[in-house]
Amino acid sequence: MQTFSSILTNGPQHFLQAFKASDQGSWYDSNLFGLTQFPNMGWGAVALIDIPVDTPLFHIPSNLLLTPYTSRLASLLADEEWDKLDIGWARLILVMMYETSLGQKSKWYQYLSKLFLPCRPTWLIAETESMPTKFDTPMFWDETRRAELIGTDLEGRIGREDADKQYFEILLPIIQAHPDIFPPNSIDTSLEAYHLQGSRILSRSFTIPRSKAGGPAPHVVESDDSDSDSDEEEGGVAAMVWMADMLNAAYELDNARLYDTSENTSATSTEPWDRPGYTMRSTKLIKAGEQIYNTYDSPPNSELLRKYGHVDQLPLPQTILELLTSEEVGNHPVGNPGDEVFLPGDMVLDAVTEVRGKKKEDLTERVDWWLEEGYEDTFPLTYSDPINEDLIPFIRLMIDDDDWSRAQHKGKRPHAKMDQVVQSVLLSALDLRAAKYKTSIEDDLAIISDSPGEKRAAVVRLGEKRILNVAHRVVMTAKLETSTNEKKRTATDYDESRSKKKR
Ligand SMILES: C[S@@+](CC[C@H](N)C(=O)[O-])C[C@H]1O[C@@H](n2cnc3c(N)ncnc32)[C@H](O)[C@@H]1O
Repeated sequence: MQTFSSILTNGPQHFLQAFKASDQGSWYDSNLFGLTQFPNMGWGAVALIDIPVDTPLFHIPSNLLLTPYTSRLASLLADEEWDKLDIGWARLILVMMYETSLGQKSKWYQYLSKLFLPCRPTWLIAETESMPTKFDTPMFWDETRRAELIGTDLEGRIGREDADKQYFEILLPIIQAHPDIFPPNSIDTSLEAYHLQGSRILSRSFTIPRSKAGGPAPHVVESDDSDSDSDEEEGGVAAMVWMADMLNAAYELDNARLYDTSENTSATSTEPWDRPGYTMRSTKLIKAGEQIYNTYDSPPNSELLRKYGHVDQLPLPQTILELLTSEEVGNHPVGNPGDEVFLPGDMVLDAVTEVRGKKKEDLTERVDWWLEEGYEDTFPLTYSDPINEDLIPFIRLMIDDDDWSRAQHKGKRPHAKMDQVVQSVLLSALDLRAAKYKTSIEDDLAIISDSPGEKRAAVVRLGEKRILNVAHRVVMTAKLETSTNEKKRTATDYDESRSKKKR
């Protein structure tokens, strides 16, 4: 175990000093926390003393945020070029390439590349970066490794080809048109650099309102409603936030959060953490020696792997373990309690075809109605909600002509009533989803416990399959209601038999 003094001497002092010395209003309390390496997590922040709840830890002024609007780049390009870049993260990626290529002339030099290490007799350049220069996310995996993701929600979502296309079709023509801004053939504007900056954004950026990122003020939409003056519409934009991106995260372990200080600032406060910008504050008592965690919004392991390159493997709570069989738990009672698996609407339609014999193309109108009403046609299943609340109404809409007619005429979606047909469709859809994997739960558990190398894909697969199995059991044991059609059929039968008798 590291001692606090070793954290202070071995930690990235150059990074903390550069942050403090940036002389633009950044601030941190060096008595409260230090940066240190955590096993399999890289750098992270650790409390040096007990930190009470709601304590300011560090502050980043607005002008130090690295966003498409705080860099000079926009003013150097033609308006049409800047407009063309308004897609995904293209602007921020190009800004990060540009600021990197500026070297020491950039305000973010120390943040983006090599850092100055104060060291007698002179300043030396430390060979440590504050930013990762290598990623091991699926975006960088070869075909063999990507094959491990077959069946998971990640399959087909890596987007390497689309990303390459964006580089060649949008960024590169602009880069090549400005040799004065972007030195030709520079590594800083290469395809590799594009992926590196994109991955840094994916794993480290914060989404903040455009106007807080130095962008235009919100677009004000005049409302017809005389009681309300106006409605404000403002999109979010990705921003790189110095120091805040040194914090790790794990499912529901967050004990600090980043707060916008641009508006709530007390006019009388002269405290450095109250100036306009963003301040990280503790949200719980953090004991000395504990890691300071931010939140990444508790995504499932598939998303963690895609964006950050890691998976959460935490002890599963008893409430979840009780849902699993001993075969599913194996000797691995850990995972991500926030795990999730998607059941695509298309697969539900295949199940409807299988159970009811309805042709998929005959259901197009119903699916269109569903989407136009604003419902999703992909259904996330979780431990706490193994049968997504929209799933049964969607199935009923597909299988029941009365429900479809009511939806068309009254604009109401069907109730979430599970009868035998819905149950069969659900079970069939879950089976179709589970059949996508190439490995069994047993295989995944064996890989996780035996293989010293790559396990993350197996952890993702295992988490998804566990939820599919839980959902299967919930559907199997659900209390079935008699469908309206069945009730009607019974009444009609009775009526018919009465009328027959009368005859
Ligand atoms: C916002 S950065 C945090 C700082 C980072 N550890 C570093 O060394 O620069 C996010 C990255 O930290 C790592 N990370 C964060 N939380 C983690 C966790 N619970 N387990 C493993 N790695 C984690 C992942 O590599 C992720 O891409």
